[in-house]
Amino acid sequence: MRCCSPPRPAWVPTCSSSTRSRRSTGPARAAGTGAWDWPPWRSRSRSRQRGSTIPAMLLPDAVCPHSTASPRLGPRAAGDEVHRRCCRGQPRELLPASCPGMAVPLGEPERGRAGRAGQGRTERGSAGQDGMVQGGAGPWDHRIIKVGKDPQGHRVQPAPTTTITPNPEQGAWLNNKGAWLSGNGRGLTEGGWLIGGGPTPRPRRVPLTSRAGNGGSGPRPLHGADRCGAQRGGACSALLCPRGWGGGGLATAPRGSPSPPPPARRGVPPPGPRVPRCPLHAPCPPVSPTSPVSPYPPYPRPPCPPISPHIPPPPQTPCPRGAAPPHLTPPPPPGVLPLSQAWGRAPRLPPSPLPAQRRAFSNNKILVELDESAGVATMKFKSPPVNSLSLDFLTEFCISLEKLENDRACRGVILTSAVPKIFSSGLDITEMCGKSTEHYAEFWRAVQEMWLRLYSSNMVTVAAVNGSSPAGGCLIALTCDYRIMAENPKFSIGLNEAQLGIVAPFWFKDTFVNVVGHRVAESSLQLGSLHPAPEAHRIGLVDELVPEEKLKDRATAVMQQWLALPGKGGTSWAVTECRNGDLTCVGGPGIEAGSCVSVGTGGVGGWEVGKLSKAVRAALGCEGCAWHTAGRSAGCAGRLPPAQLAVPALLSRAGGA
Ligand SMILES: CC/C=C\C/C=C\CCCC/C=C/C(=O)SCCNC(=O)CCNC(=O)[C@H](O)C(C)(C)COP(=O)(O)OP(=O)(O)OC[C@H]1O[C@@H](n2cnc3c(N)ncnc32)[C@H](O)[C@@H]1OP(=O)(O)O
Repeated sequence: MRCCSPPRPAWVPTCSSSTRSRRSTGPARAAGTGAWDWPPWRSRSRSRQRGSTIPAMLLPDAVCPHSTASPRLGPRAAGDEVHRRCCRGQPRELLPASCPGMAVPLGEPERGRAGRAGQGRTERGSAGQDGMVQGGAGPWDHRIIKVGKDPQGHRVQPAPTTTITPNPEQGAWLNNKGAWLSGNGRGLTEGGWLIGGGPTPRPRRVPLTSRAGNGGSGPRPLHGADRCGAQRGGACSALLCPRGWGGGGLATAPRGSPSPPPPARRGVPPPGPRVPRCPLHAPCPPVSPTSPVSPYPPYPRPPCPPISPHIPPPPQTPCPRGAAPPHLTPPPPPGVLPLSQAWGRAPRLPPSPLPAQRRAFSNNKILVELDESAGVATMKFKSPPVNSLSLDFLTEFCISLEKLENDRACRGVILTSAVPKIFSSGLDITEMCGKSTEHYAEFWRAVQEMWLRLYSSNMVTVAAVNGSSPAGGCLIALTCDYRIMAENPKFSIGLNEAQLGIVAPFWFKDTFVNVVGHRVAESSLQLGSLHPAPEAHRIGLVDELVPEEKLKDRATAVMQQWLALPGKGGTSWAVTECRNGDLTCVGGPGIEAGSCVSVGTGGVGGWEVGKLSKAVRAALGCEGCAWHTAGRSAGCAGRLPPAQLAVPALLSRAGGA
């Protein structure tokens, strides 16, 4: 393999020989130039296409923006540094020889990866959307080229190659990351995800040290430095490093997972019983204030999130959130098992019988309050004087966002400011001068990551713009699903880079164009206009204006409206039947049986409705087929039963779109 992934957007597919998603309208290699645009761009219309396209960023090493072969990051050192990090998550066998990450000794167990998985971020691939299961070099060498969300709403990390070792005695299978897999008659599932099947030509031995990963199907994972990717040679990202999480104990094992327990091995204590790990029960890992090998400059890691005092602490007790109240489990269509029964899983997000729960966690620059009963978090920027987007801010932003993303109780986020009159002043200009090349690379990586994570978030995002919001601040608002601004004409918003004598990066521009349209964006960018609130509303830069004192309430109301929709933030689900290769929606709350809702391939785990709609419809030559399952919803219990799993048929007919 001669490719590597870009840094950190967890869902960006990694190494593969396949090509970019055909729906990706963004930067491909510029014709004739051989240069790659970066970061990947997914076009998004305002009709909730957000997150609907995952570009297959399958960059050959030669054109990886982080490889030394790439001119895009400038000096070799910076390219090396980022390339090394970005390749960290890759199986070594996929790393190009030129990747500096290869400098890490090969003999070392991949504890960092298992650690991440054990922290609630599994390395499972999912057979959704443009990701798919591919046979590898041998029938058991499967590449899972897809990342996204598992049905519990956890981000799924790229797992380009899974090598599976059969263990007939256990009736189970072990992959190269120590995850236990179970057969389902149609192939294997890894923690329930279909990953393929076939005989075994090249079984691999797996160090038991890595077994803790994969959703908790092994021994209880270690916390802290033992599990930090940094241990593997310094290639640790705060966003993936458990320590970077503070609340790294937020591991969540799939409830009722069919995976068998791994066998004991000499010298290795047998794993304990599978204990569902409630996020609220999981102890916080030790948090080191700094990491000597972290790629991030030393700064205080965010503290562990407070554990709600009303939840009894013993980790072995059944999680009060584990059982679904009946009213949230929609009745299945005739002859169809509820997903939770079919897969032995509890539906997601049963509300607690306890009174409305609010949780808050805070770091230096962002305050996050989560209203569990509403499933809505508010992220308040609190970095005076102007909420400038420094590296620290951006890092904390991404950490907070991902924490929420992985929190099953959270389905939407409202972004606003705790600093009077300022939403955000944009990128911190002091980060962009007088620093080292490495710092610039790190800073821009963080800027891009902030944008990518927000843009690709599976949560509904609403910007409550309660102050001025130039440049990067405007980008944050643009990246949300919906923008509400305080109607104070003294507050302005826009991409004013031209006024600073600099040029907004193309992905700022594209985000802007998506919202306001081409011509408005063109003139606004050329002039570097900062639009006062009324004007911003007029040109469509913000969706609505409200008096500042009503901003919060309005944002909450809008959020509720969005969350009531099926799909991404909604609570509906539908079940698919595969009839003659076509997909038929057999119903679900808010979705009429037989109706043509949309066509997609995210059925295993419920990515966004409508994903790949066009491509798949075209491939099927069928407008009448309808399909979808749930998003991050209360009713989203997991995967469709294999008998109804239409994804393989869909993928094959769609030509792997
Ligand atoms: C320089 C770039 C070089 C190379 C890169 C090339 C190309 C890449 C382009 C990347 C795209 C850029 C995106 C951006 O976001 S650039 C940042 C654009 N931001 C602005 O232009 C905002 C400027 N600030 C303001 O307009 C006002 O400060 C604001 C936000 C309306 C608030 O006004 P006010 O309340 O009156 O507060 P002050 O102006 O007095 O500012 C208080 C304090 O904050 C400092 N400050 C303001 N903005 C920033 C910032 N973006 N970064 C860092 N610091 C900022 C300001 O200097 C004051 O500091 P002081 O110490 O004087 O108190």
